[in-house]
Amino acid sequence: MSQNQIPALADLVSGARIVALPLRTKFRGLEEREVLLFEGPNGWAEWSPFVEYPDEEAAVWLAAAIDFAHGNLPTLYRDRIAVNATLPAVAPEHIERVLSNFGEFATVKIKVAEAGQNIGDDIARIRRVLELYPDSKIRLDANGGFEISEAVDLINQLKSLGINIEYFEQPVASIAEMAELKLQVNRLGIKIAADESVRKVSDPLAVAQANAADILILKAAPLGGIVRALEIAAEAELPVVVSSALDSSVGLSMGAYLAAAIPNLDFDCGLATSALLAGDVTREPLRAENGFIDVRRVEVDKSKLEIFSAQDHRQDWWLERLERVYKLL
Ligand SMILES: O=C(O)CCC(=O)C1=CC=C[C@@H](O)[C@@H]1C(=O)O
Ligand SMILES: [Mg+2]
Repeated sequence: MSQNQIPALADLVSGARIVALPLRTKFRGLEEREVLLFEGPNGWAEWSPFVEYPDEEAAVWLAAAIDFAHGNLPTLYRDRIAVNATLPAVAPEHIERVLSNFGEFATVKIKVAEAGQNIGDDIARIRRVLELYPDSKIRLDANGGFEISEAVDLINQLKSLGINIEYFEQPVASIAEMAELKLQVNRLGIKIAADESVRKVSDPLAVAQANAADILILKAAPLGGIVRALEIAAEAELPVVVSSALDSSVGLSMGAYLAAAIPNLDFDCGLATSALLAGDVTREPLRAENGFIDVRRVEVDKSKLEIFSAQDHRQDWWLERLERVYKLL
């Protein structure tokens, strides 16, 4: 993005709308998702680095949002994106209710390795999903929460139950552990996908160069925007899955554009997460229908902004964060 495409800070601040969207089910320990929205010549964009993220990381998310609102848009190869349902680490009795919000789907991503739970809890969750949706493809996401031995244990237990998984996302934390685990489990037919090893490291290509992943998870905001994410996909020469950052429909629209701009998209994308929200910022949310979301911009609705408007002290917090982070661009 050229400097003249970056809006003035005063314009960003005066146009910023900050909302706290309630979640239907706790996800990542959150019950509410705070996001800041602003409008540019291309339409609405979302800046929503998680509140604990340091300013340097939040600046990458801001560059992505500004690019989506003000920058050049990529060539698109498709107008709808196949998406997976995303299941938080809930107890088996809640699964039916949570997944019912996703409509039809072919793939479920199941969160595992939640703090305070054990592999037995993960297995019970996975088995319940397959009991309810026997034909669905299953993928797992541990957010780096396992030791290598625990990930191998879970994989072996699933094997002995005859349960196949499409891939295992970020089972372990470091790139070295990912590489070691991948060596051990590829021969069992298990694929490893990298998420945090792409978006939370200084070099998003390091995991691919270390041959530590079969698939890359790409999230537009943490990678600095659609253009950068497309470069990473092209340079890594690995299949990619575009995923959300638990955004409002505005943030999801950036993910949908990124997914639409990837020449070869072989897996369902993690962009159905508006189903995890109990409220959104538009009258026409990007909700999955029959397993797909549309590729389109989202119009923000004034009355929704009012209903979900963040409390005054949270508005101040976000605007101060914006002023600090803008200076890092
Ligand atoms: O990939 C998906 O199915 C949905 C997105 C998703 O899982 C995530 C969104 C936001 C924060 C992350 O903890 C989480 C992830 O780890 O992929
Ligand atoms: Mg993940």
